[in-house]
Amino acid sequence: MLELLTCAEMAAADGRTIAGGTPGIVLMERAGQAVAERVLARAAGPRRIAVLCGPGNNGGDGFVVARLLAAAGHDVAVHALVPPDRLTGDAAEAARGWEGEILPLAGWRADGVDIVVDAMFGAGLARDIAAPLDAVIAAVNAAGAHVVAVDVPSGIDGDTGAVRGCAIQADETVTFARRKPGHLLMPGRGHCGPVHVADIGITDATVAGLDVRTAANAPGLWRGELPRPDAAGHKYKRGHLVVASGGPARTGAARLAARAGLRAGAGLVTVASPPSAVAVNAAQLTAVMVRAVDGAEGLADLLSDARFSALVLGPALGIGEETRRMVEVAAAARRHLVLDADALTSFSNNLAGLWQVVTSAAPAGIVLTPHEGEFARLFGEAEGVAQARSKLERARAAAAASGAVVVLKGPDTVIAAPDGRAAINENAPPWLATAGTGDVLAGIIGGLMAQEMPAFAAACAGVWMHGAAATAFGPGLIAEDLPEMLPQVWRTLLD
Ligand SMILES: NC(=O)C1=CN([C@@H]2O[C@H](COP(=O)(O)OP(=O)(O)OC[C@H]3O[C@@H](n4cnc5c(N)ncnc54)[C@H](O)[C@@H]3O)[C@@H](O)[C@H]2O)[C@H](O)CC1
Ligand SMILES: [K+]
Repeated sequence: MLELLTCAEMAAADGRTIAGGTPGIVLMERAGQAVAERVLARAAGPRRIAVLCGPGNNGGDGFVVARLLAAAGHDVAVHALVPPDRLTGDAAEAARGWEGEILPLAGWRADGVDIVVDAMFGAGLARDIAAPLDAVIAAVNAAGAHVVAVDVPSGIDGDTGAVRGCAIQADETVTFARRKPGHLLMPGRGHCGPVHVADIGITDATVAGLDVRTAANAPGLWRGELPRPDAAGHKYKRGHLVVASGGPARTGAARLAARAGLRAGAGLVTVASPPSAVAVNAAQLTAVMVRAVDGAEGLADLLSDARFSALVLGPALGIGEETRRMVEVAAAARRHLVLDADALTSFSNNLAGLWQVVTSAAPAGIVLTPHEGEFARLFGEAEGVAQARSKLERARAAAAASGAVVVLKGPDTVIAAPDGRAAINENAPPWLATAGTGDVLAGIIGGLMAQEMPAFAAACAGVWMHGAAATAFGPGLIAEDLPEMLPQVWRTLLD
C-alpha cells in the first residue's frame, strides 16, 4: 500500500479495472460510499451538509455522497458548477440518482452549514482555479464547517502538491486505492488533513501491473535490507565509517555525524581530523576514534586500509579545492560515500566533476544530501531539473543526472535513485529545523552504508529514522539529542 500513484496512473488503474468488468459507475458508487461513511462518522446527529460538485467525475462522486447522506436523514444541499445536462458518463448517471434540487455553485455561501463535501476537482484539475470558483473556495475555507475533500482538496495538484491559484483547506480527505504524490508533497499535504485511502475494488495486482516507481517512505519499503548484527558478528563485520572534520573551530558537525553513525550501527567510527584539531576532537570523543588526517593526501593514506568502508564528507569541512580533492580520493578508493554540506557546495555548477566522482566510485554507493539551496547550486543547470513540475521530479532528474542517490531535504524530503525509484518522506516533525540535524542525518546514512546497506535503502531508512528520532524526543530537540534517540527507533524496527 506504499505505492503513490500519479493522476495518470490512477486513471490507468481505473481503466484497467473497468476493462476487467467493473463498470465505472460501480467505482463511483464505492467512492461515494467511502466518503459518505467518513461524513456519517463525523455527524453525530442530523446535520446541514453542503455538497459542492464540479463538472467531472469528482463531481460525480459528490452526487453519490449527497444521495447517501440524504437517505441517512441529513439536510443535504447540492451546489453544482454545471447543470446536469452538461455532465457526461458516470457523473451524469450519478447526478440522475440525486432527486433533490441542484443549486448553483458560483456565489455559494456557508449560511451556517455544518459539513462541506468538496467534490469540485480531483485528478482532473488542469489549470489554476479562477473566478468565480476562487470565491467559493475562500467561502468554504472561512466557513468554520468540517470540510471533507473527495480524492484531493480542490485546487491541489494531485501529482505535485502545488496549489493551483487557491485551494480548499480540508479537515480530512478520502482518496481511492492509493495516495498520490500530492497528498505527501508540500503544500498539498498541509491542505489534506488526515488522508483515508478507500478500497473501491482496484486490486493490488492492477496497481502492481502499473510498475509504479514512487512510494511513501516507511519501514515496509526497506526493513528487509536493514543490517542486523548476528550473534557471531564482531565490530569489524559492521563496517568502519570515517567522518572528516573541519578545523579547530569547526569540529562539532563531524562529531554529530560520527556519533550518529555509531548509533546507526557502524562497528567502528573514526573522525579524520586535521592535525590542528585532533586535541579538540580527542577531548570530546570516546567510542568514536580520532585520527590525524592532513587533507586529501592524508585521506588517501588512511584509505589504503580497506577496512574503512564508508565516509561522510562535507559537514563543516570547508568549501573549495581541498574538499573536492578529498571527495575524489574517497571515490577513487571506491568506498561508500555520503556527500553533504560543504562537499556538495564544493561541486557547485560542476556536474561533470560530480559525475566523474560517482562513476569512479562505482560500484560503491553514493548518496548526496542537499537542502534546497545546495540542490540549486548543484543541479540548477542539470538536464530535466529546470523543467521538472515537482520536488519529486526534480530529485529524480538530479539522481539521473548525477548517477547518485539524491536526498532532497525538507519537511517532505524526497529520496531518488538513478534507476528511477523514489520515496517521499512524511514523518519529519517541525522540531528538526535546528542547527546540526543535517549532520546527524548524513551520519545515520553513512553508518548504515558502512554496514553494506544498499545506498537507496540506506538513504530512505536514514531519513525515516531521523524523523522518528526527532518525534521520539519532541519539542526542545537539539541535534545532539538525535543520536541518543536511535536505540528507541531501532527497537521499533528490529522487534
Ligand atoms: N480510481 C479512482 O481514482 C476513481 C476516481 N474517481 C473520481 O474521478 C475524479 C477524476 O475525474 P475527472 O473527470 O477526470 O476530473 P475532475 O472531476 O477532477 O475535473 C473535472 C473537470 O474540471 C475541468 N477543470 C479542470 N481544472 C479546472 C479549473 N481550474 N477550473 C475549472 N474547470 C476545471 C476539467 O475539464 C476536468 O475534466 C477523481 O478525482 C475521483 O474523484 C471516480 O469517480 C471513482 C474512481
Ligand atoms: K475535491
